[in-house]
Amino acid sequence: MLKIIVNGCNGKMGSVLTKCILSEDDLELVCGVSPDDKINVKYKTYQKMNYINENADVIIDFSHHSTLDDVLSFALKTKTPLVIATTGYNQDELNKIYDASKKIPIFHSSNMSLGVNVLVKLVKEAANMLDGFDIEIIEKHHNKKVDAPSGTAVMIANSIKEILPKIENNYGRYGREAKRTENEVGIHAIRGGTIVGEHNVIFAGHDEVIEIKHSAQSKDIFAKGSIAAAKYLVNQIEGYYNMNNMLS
Ligand SMILES: NC(=O)C1=CN([C@@H]2O[C@H](COP(=O)(O)OP(=O)(O)OC[C@H]3O[C@@H](n4cnc5c(N)ncnc54)[C@H](O)[C@@H]3O)[C@@H](O)[C@H]2O)C=CC1
Ligand SMILES: O=C(O)C1=N[C@H](C(=O)O)C[C@H](O)C1
Repeated sequence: MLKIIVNGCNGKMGSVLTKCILSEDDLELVCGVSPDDKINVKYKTYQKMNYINENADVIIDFSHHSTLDDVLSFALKTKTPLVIATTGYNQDELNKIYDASKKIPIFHSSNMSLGVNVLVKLVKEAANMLDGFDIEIIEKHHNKKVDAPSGTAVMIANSIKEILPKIENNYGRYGREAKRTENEVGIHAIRGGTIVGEHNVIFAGHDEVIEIKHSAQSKDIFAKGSIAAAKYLVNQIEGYYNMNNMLS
């Protein structure tokens, strides 16, 4: 039985994830954490991580970047492995995650779907082969998403930089009066309706265009991916893990 704490339990992803955990016989939902109250849930809830009395095998976090200190302090104090799916962290917060991973196992991915992680591999291969092509990333999400660009778009841009180190991110180009340079990747965020999540990477060359695209069709794929990450993580020693580690 894998005992799980969910941070962000009342959010859109938290609701899908807690339902998923409650429906599996080999998983136990120890408690959920969220600053807002929710009635009629079938599990114990707390408003802050540090109020939790129970022990768990792993924490899964789909919340907001501002809860990081609370989550890390609880995970470090109780030596509990932590799966971080939340996006929107600044560099200072990313450094804190990396530092904490020297003491406990941390799995961190801005996208828990299998498909996006295959897309990242394909994009790296295309960036390597398509010399001189202009690369642009377009991400589309629902109108409730609070961070932009998406964590996945940033992850894709970072993976392109591994292949093309001179590349710089250019967010939106609003107000710019200069033509595109060859060393930039444009990143564009669309928000509307109930779009679950789309990432489209465009390679535009002379007289030809290649597009590599992923469309999430439900939030279940992210919830199930985070549970797979949790199962993987509880068997690891302290360290920083991502989808590549799990899939290889
Ligand atoms: N890695 C992945 O595969 C995925 C990551 N995400 C990320 O997970 C996070 C949560 O997504 P959703 O459930 O759609 O968001 P949501 O807004 O519906 O839920 C956020 C949850 O965090 C809690 N929270 C705590 N402190 C907060 C604060 N200061 N401001 C706002 N909320 C606060 C809310 O109470 C709520 O329970 C986002 O960062 C999102 O980008 C979402 C889907 C997939
Ligand atoms: O907020 C969301 O919904 C999503 N967020 C993640 C991101 O920022 O990349 C992953 C997914 O696309 C859904």
